[in-house]
Amino acid sequence: MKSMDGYSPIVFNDNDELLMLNQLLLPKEKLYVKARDVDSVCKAIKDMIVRGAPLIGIVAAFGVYLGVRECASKDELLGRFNSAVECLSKTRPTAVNLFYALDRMKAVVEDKIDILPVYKLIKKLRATAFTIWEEQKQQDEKIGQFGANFLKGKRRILTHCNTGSLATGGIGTALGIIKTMHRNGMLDIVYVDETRPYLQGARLTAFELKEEGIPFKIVTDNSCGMLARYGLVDGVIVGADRIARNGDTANKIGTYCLATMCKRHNITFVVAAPESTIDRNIASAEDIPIEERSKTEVLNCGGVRIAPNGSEALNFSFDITDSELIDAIITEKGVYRYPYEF
Ligand SMILES: CSC[C@H]1O[C@H](OP(=O)(O)O)[C@H](O)[C@@H]1O
Repeated sequence: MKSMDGYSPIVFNDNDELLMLNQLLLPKEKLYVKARDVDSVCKAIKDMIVRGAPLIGIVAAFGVYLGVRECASKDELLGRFNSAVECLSKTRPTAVNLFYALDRMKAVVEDKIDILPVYKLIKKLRATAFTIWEEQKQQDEKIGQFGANFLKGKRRILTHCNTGSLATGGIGTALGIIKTMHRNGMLDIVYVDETRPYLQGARLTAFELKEEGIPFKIVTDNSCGMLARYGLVDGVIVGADRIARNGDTANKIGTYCLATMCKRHNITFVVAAPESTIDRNIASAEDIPIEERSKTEVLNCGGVRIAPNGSEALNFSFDITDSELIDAIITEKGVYRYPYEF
């Protein structure tokens, strides 16, 4: 289905269809994948047709609704609800926003199952998915404002992966700060590292920056040292998939390298994320599950095989940045500074 709305990563229409912009195809093609059941949503998250911690949560919430929307009894609804949550919770382990959104949907059922008739409970679940999405849009705007104020004067920014509209359904988190800085005339250039193997940077962030008219240059993932040595970067902003109570942060693979480079060169390193990315149930990095994905993603590039037949690969999708390497964590509530105690 051709794109219908700029580059909104999802559309949920009046036919109860979830349309997901297929991020595997961007920027070459802007095509929407239609989902009318929870299994299709699970597959879309697992295959990374949609990705980005907050967006995964929003899509999962709509997936839960699609799983129960035709139920006729409370027993049937509870069975399908639990099955939908089980399937969705197994799609990707690191982004805590997925589990935050599922917990929001569980709370609706726990609170209302004995109060509302089935049809009203189903409508409430649908409304809750939209509410989670709307809240994220507002959180992104606040993160953008807090982040732009914090980074005032730092006009040359490096960012990693994609943390924009394609990752959150709003203006984005780290990329939302960059968009806000640009709109306020606070930015000269953005360096975008390609972010192998999925190429969220070279494909998705570059796509969004081009759409916004923000000047950028794509660099290889291993260029960050030279950018620092030559004094080309004033600050680095990244997103997060899960933040522990002490501020240890799981984010796209490569983030830890950037943070260590920033510490060595005294470059400001900032994490941007909504409060829903903070997992107050875990104390530190040791408790964060790190997703390993198929070796094929590493053995290929842009869908083309680059490694010899028979090659093996190790594909950590995320890494951990120690809290002492993070100068600030910016959420919709404001700016947290090290040492962190969430
Ligand atoms: C605001 S998105 C946060 C986070 O999600 C991305 O991971 P993926 O593309 O694998 O879903 C990346 O780690 C972003 O920083």
